[in-house]
Amino acid sequence: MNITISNLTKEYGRQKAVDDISFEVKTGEILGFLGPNGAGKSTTMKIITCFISPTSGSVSLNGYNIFDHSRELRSRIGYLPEHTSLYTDMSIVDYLRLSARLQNMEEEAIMPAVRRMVDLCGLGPERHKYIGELSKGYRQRVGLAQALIHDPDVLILDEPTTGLDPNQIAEIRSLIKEIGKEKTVMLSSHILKEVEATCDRILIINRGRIVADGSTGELRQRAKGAKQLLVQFKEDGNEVASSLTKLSSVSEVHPAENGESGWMVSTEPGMDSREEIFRYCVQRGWILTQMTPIESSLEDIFRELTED
Ligand SMILES: Nc1ncnc2c1ncn2[C@@H]1O[C@H](COP(=O)(O)OP(=O)(O)OP(=O)(O)O)[C@@H](O)[C@H]1O
Repeated sequence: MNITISNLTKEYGRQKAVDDISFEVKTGEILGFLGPNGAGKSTTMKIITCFISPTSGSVSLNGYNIFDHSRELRSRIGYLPEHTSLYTDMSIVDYLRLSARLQNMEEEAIMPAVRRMVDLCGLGPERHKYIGELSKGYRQRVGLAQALIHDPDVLILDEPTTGLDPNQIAEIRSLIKEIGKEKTVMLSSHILKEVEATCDRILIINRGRIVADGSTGELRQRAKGAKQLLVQFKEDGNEVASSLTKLSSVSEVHPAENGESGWMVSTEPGMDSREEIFRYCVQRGWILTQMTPIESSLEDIFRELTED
């Protein structure tokens, strides 16, 4: 199912938590929703899952407005909220059974679905424990299991790996990737590496507005606007480096940081300066000892787009 968000705005009093955002998520796509604290991620996800209504704008699934068809469409959505309120005095199995009933599943389909979820989310050894007795990571798995139990087409996961240890994160990541092949998945996270490893596409939101939308590669390209090269010469000299700024494909040259020797050369947007630098050095008899493309990390991009 495709999710289409059009001009969505949510105001809390005078504050715009979500400010006129529009985007689409297609079937089979895993969209990572990134943003600093208070950016509007959870608010957007609560609107998509019909938990709160927007001030203006619309959300539709396969062209059907979710607020006009909320009864039918809610059963097609699985939602893991940021703060899952689980019944602590129920066992995992009883809680999942209840979740299935609340999704109006057929009675005979419930126990097979519960068993499937226990298996899929790795809950086997703990399945008869009360939820109140579970560790944080296992509670998160139960939250994921309740989001998936009715086999929804759309999965909205608000920080699904919070509280999980590195092994569990890897397991949940591969589970989401597997699920994402057939479903439409949107997940929020603060862990940039996590999003990079799990998602096909990344949307960055800041102060309620979308500031970036694309694949990790596209975001890297867009944020810097240009590639950077770490360049070293046999001759060390400011003169050699500064003369590179005369080249048409070079925009800036700075001394390298983080203990590296050499120079960081920024390329003009859309250009590749490697050949020009190489020929220029050959003409002058300068010896290049290194010329390495440097990619900006997702962290750099995130900071650049969301810092005040
Ligand atoms: N019920 C509410 N009443 C008033 N303001 C709210 C309410 N819910 C959220 N907000 C405000 O809306 C803004 C966006 O909050 P939201 O929870 O959507 O951000 P977020 O991106 O999910 O943040 P985080 O990463 O910290 O979970 C924040 O400034 C928050 O204080």
